[in-house]
Amino acid sequence: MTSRNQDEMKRAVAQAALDEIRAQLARDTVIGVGTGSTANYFIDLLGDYRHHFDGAVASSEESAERLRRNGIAVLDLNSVGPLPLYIDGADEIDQGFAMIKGGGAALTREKIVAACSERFICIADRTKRVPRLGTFPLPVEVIPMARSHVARQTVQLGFDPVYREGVLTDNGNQILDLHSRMIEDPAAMETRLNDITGVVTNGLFAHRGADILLLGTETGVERHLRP
Ligand SMILES: O=C[C@H](O)[C@H](O)[C@H](O)COP(=O)(O)O
Repeated sequence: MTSRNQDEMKRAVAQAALDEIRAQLARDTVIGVGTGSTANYFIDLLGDYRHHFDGAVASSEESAERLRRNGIAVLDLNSVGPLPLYIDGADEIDQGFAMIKGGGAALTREKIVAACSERFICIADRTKRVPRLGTFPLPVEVIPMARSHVARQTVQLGFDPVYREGVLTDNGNQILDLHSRMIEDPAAMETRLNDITGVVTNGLFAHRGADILLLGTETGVERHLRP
């Protein structure tokens, strides 16, 4: 549940993202678009500019569907080159622009699209900015048969894993949410978790963090560049 204030901040950052990229929307341009309630505001605003650019690569089936409803062509990542821009939300973002993502279970496709993008613009309300990652449970996408094995391994790392029951990712996999541990070194933990056999990927975006943060506050949108 988000408050009315939080929704207003999400809409404001979505508008700020559109203002940020509008000059780059041109024929032959394809952009990457993320997933979640903040990304949804962005997609709906982007619809008015659908004739200005070629289309988008979506990080989830849900976003693909919403893009299409807004008249925006959805393209296969394999049929386009590197993307100039990726616009997406986050569950937490720290001072170095490392993030936790995957609250909506879209982390793997998000990480793939982000990896193919020159610039990652993170759109978030101020509640997402944290001094240290880890209050939000860290999502890990796992191959279903490996779920218990991965859970045991994460306990060794000090986490308290919880199976997100009833959720299947767009890739047909399951999600473990890792509770109860703050992340001191996001890049090291991202690698450590990905090294566990059966992990598809985890929701730490540290190796490829955001480049620009548009942060919604009660008094307006702040624009920050990665330090
Ligand atoms: O899997 C979902 C994504 O990582 C979202 O970008 C993230 O959960 C933030 O979503 P929201 O904008 O709804 O807070």
